Amino acid sequence: MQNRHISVYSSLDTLSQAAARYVIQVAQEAIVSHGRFTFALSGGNTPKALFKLLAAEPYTSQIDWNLVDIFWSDERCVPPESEDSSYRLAMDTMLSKVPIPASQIHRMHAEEKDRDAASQAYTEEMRRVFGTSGTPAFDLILLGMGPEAHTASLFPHQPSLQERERLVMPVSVPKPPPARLTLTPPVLQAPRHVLFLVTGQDKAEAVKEVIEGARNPDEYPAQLVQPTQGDVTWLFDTAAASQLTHKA
Ligand SMILES: O=C1O[C@H](COP(=O)(O)O)[C@@H](O)[C@H](O)[C@H]1O
Repeated sequence: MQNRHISVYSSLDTLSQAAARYVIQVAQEAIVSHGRFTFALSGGNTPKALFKLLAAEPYTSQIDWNLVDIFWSDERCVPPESEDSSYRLAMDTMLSKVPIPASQIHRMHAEEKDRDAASQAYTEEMRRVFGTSGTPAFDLILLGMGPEAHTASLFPHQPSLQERERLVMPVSVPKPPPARLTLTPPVLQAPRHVLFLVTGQDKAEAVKEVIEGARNPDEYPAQLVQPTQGDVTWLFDTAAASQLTHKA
């Protein structure tokens, strides 16, 4: 695949530094080209180190945070103060420490009882910010991947993998907490850039299948992320990349 880049790092620290440099490069290019940087964050633990770096020097002052809009690729259906909240993780490690206007932090209100309405509200919020009635094209979507190749909250064999109309939808997944909202395949196929951060031996087999195996997104949902106009950058640590035949 021509628009795919792979790099392998010896530690989470070096991987996160490379990720920080990449985010800054994409942010600066987006701001020069169209005056804003639209950035969808992942949940999970892997991006924590990246978030901390982006909130500190020498990285933080290289981004004009006044021109950044933050969204999420998925969210757990818990209150925003919960330890399981992806919003809270990003707030605690990065967003509360950088000069971004609060109105440009667009969290999923996944704690609402009516999850269809919360999904629709997030769709409308994305469309409002992007000024489109169609599918928003993020400058950058940050994603992780689980040991069974799920990404965002798109898990193997779930109906969400076939979704082509909705941009955000509620799902029930086999990983706690099970109730989530997630961006759907059309949004994950539309960005200018995708950055995957994947670490750990437990993901090595899934990495091998997603990168070098036959196309089977029903089994390996991360394979769905192939932007029609954009590129995908995968940053692995040595353990996650250990089963790859070609490491770049
Ligand atoms: O459930 C989730 O897991 C993935 C991977 O998380 P990690 O802790 O292994 O980095 C994450 O990307 C996704 O947003 C999250 O909801």
